[in-house]
Amino acid sequence: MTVTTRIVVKIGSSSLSGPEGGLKREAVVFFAAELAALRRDGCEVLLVTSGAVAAGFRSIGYAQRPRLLHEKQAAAAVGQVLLMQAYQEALALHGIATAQILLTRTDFCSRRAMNNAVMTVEELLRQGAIPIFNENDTVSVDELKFGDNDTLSALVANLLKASKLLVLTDMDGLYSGDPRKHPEAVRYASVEEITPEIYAVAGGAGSSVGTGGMRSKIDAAKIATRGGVPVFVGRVTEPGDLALAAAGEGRGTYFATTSASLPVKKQWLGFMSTPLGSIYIDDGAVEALLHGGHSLLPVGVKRIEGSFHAGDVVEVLGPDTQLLGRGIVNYDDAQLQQVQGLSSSQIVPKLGEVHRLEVIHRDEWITLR
Ligand SMILES: Nc1ncnc2c1ncn2[C@@H]1O[C@H](COP(=O)(O)OP(=O)(O)O)[C@@H](O)[C@H]1O
Ligand SMILES: N[C@@H](CCC(=O)OP(=O)(O)O)C(=O)O
Repeated sequence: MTVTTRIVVKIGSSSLSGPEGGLKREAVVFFAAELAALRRDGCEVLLVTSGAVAAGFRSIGYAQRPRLLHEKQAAAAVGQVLLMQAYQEALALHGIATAQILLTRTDFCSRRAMNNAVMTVEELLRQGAIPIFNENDTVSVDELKFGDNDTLSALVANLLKASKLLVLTDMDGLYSGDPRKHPEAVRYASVEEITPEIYAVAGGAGSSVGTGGMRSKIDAAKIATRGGVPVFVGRVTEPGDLALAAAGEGRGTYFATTSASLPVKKQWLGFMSTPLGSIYIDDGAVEALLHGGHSLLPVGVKRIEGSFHAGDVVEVLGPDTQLLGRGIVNYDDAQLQQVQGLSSSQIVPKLGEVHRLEVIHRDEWITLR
């Protein structure tokens, strides 16, 4: 049995538009040809494309890329049509059908909705179409936005069990500093592990049309590599460059997968779910949870924020308010208020029979630090 290579390609606004806005149609034609070449090589191809706001803002009458949310949403509503029209025309030249999938962060909260989306995408791939994803900008509200599409591309790659994620941008990889500000910076050919030092070198967006910069690409690389998908971040400008990038010979930085890839349930918990509350814990609980492989017990809980029920996702923070991870909580917030700081033998006398003593069981926990 031959195993098909499934590749998710992400194209940033900076590769499709300039500071003056509008769509560089020749860029879309070029990328469509590159995607078609990958397909001819026998790969399944999925595309995550940005560029709706950049493509649309001038047509709707803004002189520059808007900053207010409703203006960006209006620009995206116009630009998304232009973007998809350009891809559809360019891919049709290669006999490839184009499918549009617009997602918001809230769509990822429901595992059922996601399973449905996955089945639809699998069917599109079986039928030979290229699914093209973007954030559904016109309905995303500020606090639930991906903003940039780097994270979205990592989630798509994990959900669809891609073989690789290729994140294309205007820079040929991650440098030891933003090359626009530090010309002496040197490029990393590969990154084995995404450490705080790697985050420290990654800066924000480089152009007026890009969002998130290298930092959000590192976030994406972390999500994808933990899910078992290796990542390339780099530049594709010449015919054949995309195939080279897929083959490990591209102009960019390669991020290796971590040794054990996370089960789907933990990927969902860590990167797709929306936490409804925050639990602050003491040093002893941090040690038990992060290093001892134990569950979180009420005795280690110092403070609770938010309104949640048993079964909801919450985030857990240490004494220095640093995010430690996320888990599925076994208590309602009001119950937890009553038992925080109590030892296990004090719980039943206080609350009566409880389903589970742990606040978060270690099987329903993911470390994000
Ligand atoms: N350490 C770094 N190495 C390379 N590029 C960096 C770094 N830090 C910040 N950047 C910036 O990230 C930009 C790419 O991200 P972004 O502007 O969001 O593009 P896109 O629209 O392709 O997602 C580059 O143009 C670059 O200026
Ligand atoms: N969904 C938005 C993405 C915004 C954006 O700039 O993203 P990116 O270029 O990937 O950093 C759009 O299509 O305009």
